[in-house]
Amino acid sequence: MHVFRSEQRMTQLRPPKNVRHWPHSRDGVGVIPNSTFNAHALRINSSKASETSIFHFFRKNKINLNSVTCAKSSSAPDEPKKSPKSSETALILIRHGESLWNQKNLFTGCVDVPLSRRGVDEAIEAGRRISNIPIDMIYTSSLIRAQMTAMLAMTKHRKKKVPIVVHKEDDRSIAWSRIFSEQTSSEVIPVVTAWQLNERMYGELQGLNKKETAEKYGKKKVHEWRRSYDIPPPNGESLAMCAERAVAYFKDQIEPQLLAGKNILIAAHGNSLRSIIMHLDKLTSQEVIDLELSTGIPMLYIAKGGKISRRGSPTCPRTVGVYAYTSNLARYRELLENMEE
Ligand SMILES: O=C(O)[C@@H](CO)OP(=O)(O)O
Repeated sequence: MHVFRSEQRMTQLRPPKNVRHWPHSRDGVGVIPNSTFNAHALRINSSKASETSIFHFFRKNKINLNSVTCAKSSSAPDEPKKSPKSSETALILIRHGESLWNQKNLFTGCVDVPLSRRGVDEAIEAGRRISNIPIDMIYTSSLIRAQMTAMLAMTKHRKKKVPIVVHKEDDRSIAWSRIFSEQTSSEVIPVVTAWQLNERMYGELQGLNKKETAEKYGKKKVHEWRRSYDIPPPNGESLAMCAERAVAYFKDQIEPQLLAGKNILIAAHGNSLRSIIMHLDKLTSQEVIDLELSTGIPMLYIAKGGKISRRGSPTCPRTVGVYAYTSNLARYRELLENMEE
């Protein structure tokens, strides 16, 4: 069974016929109007303010600061203004690159393990693949493997904006991370970290070897723990429980930004992303069992007219399927190319 292979191999092997392996080979397509990129680039135009920060950006764009890093997923954010210009926006999902425990084939869950060398390379390669897609905001989990992935991926982005982690643990952390240059503020991308996007909590399996666990409890039982929708591992979260916080956060915090015109990158985890994809692709609890995500492969969705549709996975910055069908996206790429000259 595919689920008992090491994850490193899983990314290389073809999935069995019944496995919904996403992303698949289809290239992404989508039309993103050029105006979206400019209108929603992080820019602060206040003529009065001589000091600016990414918090002004949040206020200006009606993003509730309490909601972006708070512990509760249920708090409703301020309603972001709908922009007539933002008829289409991009949503990129990336499962983190291989971690040191993926490499050792250990259940990881909420243990905060960094990327392996291979994971670092995967994150950089993911960044190369999405280097021509606009990104205005980044969401990651609170775990280092997702944050490393987002940051490493952004080193390849051709817009060359600097991703800046939003800190609002208390008033001082807000004040002390202020940026005092309008110009600099316009050249950063806010990175919002949220525990709700963390990997499912794997309970008493955390730190155990996946193969040995399957030998001990039986492949069927362990497959149920790993892939079923509502059977939790011992003292851990089922996918349904993980979805309760991850999808709620997505709906409350991310979707409104996306539909209001922000192009968004989410770097998260196998199961938090499976639950979000289940929501986006309207998969049933039976269908989600077969959904497997590879490490470090970006997946592109396009939000348009209140709907978010899957478009595929860019395989390189010039992926024909992503850019050729979309004159505006091609124009954006051209703009980046001119910028580099
Ligand atoms: O160990 C984990 O945290 C997850 C993802 O790596 O494993 P699984 O493939 O069982 O969801």
